[in-house]
Amino acid sequence: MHEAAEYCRKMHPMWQGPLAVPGGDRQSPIDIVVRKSVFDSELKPLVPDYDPKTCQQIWNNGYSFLVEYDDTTDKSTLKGGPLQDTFRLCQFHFHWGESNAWGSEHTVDRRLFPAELHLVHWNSDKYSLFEEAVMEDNGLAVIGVFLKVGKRHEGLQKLVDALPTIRHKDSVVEFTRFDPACLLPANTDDYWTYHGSLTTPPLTESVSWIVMKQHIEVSHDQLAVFRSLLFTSAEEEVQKSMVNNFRVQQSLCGRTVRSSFT
Ligand SMILES: NS(=O)(=O)c1cccc(F)c1
Ligand SMILES: [Zn+2]
Repeated sequence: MHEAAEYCRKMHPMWQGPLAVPGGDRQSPIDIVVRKSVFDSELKPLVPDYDPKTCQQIWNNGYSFLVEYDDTTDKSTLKGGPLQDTFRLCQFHFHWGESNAWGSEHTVDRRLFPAELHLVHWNSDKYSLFEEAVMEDNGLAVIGVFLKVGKRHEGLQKLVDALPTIRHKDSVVEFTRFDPACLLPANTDDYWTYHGSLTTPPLTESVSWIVMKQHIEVSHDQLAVFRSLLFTSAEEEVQKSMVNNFRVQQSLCGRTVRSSFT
């Protein structure tokens, strides 16, 4: 495990929690060992179909910031890829480090990225609420996208501009007409996929992970605004910067990571 990640785990109370659900053998995140992934020609292209009008609010939940979507209808969905059913977008959020040297949850051949985007969807063919789906083994599908520091991401800026209004834990503001498709890389056909878990409590093993091979680029300054958020609420005396909000890599426990590309 990357020494920085180990350092963060030791130093950060939030992540000294359970390293895995007791008996959990499909925990996330993991290190994706490229040469051990297995090409599966049955894997289809992803079909994300998002309606920006379903975007509702952005809030600081004390772990990350979440952009939440109206998931009472199938207006914003994900199909295809490794999925047999239709999955409804409910929220997206990020994980990042205090420095650009680390911050992602998944790694590729041990390579850490400065941040990682998670687009969270639940199986609306089988369940009627996210809260139900989160407990079932094929309940959720999460797309992971790595962020690298480079050119400014124009689509991200609207979100970055909203962050100072939700600096503290539990603050929420209206946030509308944001198309999360703008955060996907140009190539969404190349991905790795495996069965895993949520990376924060309740850590339930209900996730089909779809990790994009191609990253997106954001500017140094855009990522710096992520780090201006706070874990703490306005009332707390000691304010803590929201950084290193990632879980360390978990053991694969014999799982196979499939790839949609050779
Ligand atoms: N970080 S994550 O595994 O995408 C996640 C954690 C908790 C809840 C959720 F909907 C998604
Ligand atoms: Zn996440």
